[in-house]
Amino acid sequence: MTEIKLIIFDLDGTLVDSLDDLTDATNHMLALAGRPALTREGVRQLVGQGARRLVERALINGTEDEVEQGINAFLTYNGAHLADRSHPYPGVRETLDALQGRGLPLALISNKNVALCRGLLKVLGLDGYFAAVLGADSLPFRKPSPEPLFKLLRDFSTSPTTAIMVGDSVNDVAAGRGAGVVTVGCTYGYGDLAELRDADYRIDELPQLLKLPFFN
Ligand SMILES: O=C(O)COP(=O)(O)O
Ligand SMILES: [Mg+2]
Repeated sequence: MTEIKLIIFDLDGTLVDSLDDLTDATNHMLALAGRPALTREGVRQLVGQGARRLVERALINGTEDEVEQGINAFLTYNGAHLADRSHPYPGVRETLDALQGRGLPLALISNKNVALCRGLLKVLGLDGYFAAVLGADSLPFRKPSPEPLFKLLRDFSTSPTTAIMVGDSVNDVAAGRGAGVVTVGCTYGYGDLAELRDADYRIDELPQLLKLPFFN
């Protein structure tokens, strides 16, 4: 079994259950636009491709102006309420500690803006774990593009076969497969189970990562 040298995590739906705060930010934005609120489940289906895509999809048939104002409202609100109701999933800290204890570099690639990623990691006390953090606005490309992964593979001088991408959505699996890394799908996140069918492995809670063959 190959030795793993770099572990790349997604953020929302993988390390942090942020859906309640994303729902609040979405409904704040919708209220300002004079639109009806969405349920948590409704917002779940919009998460995964970054704030712009979420706002565009929430503002059905919205004009360009409405979408631009909506993105500002969403990002401002979310920035001020990053973790009012968000928390790491069970076993996240313990799993990150265990991986770090083995001397493995941990990195993060999210489709959330990088300032929001850093802010969320900091308020939850998870910022110390990651040697690199890439957000939606860090590069011209975002997941499902493999480019953010290629950048980290270059930065960490790691070959694809010795890296893993851990995420909850089809974008994570597609980006990971596109880069040729091992993919792990988190079934407890926001993606539908079918979205994770192409992942090499699926886990129902993060600590199961440590039980996968390449860590044993
Ligand atoms: O905020 C989003 O839409 C997605 O964020 P993620 O890539 O960390 O899951
Ligand atoms: Mg995610």
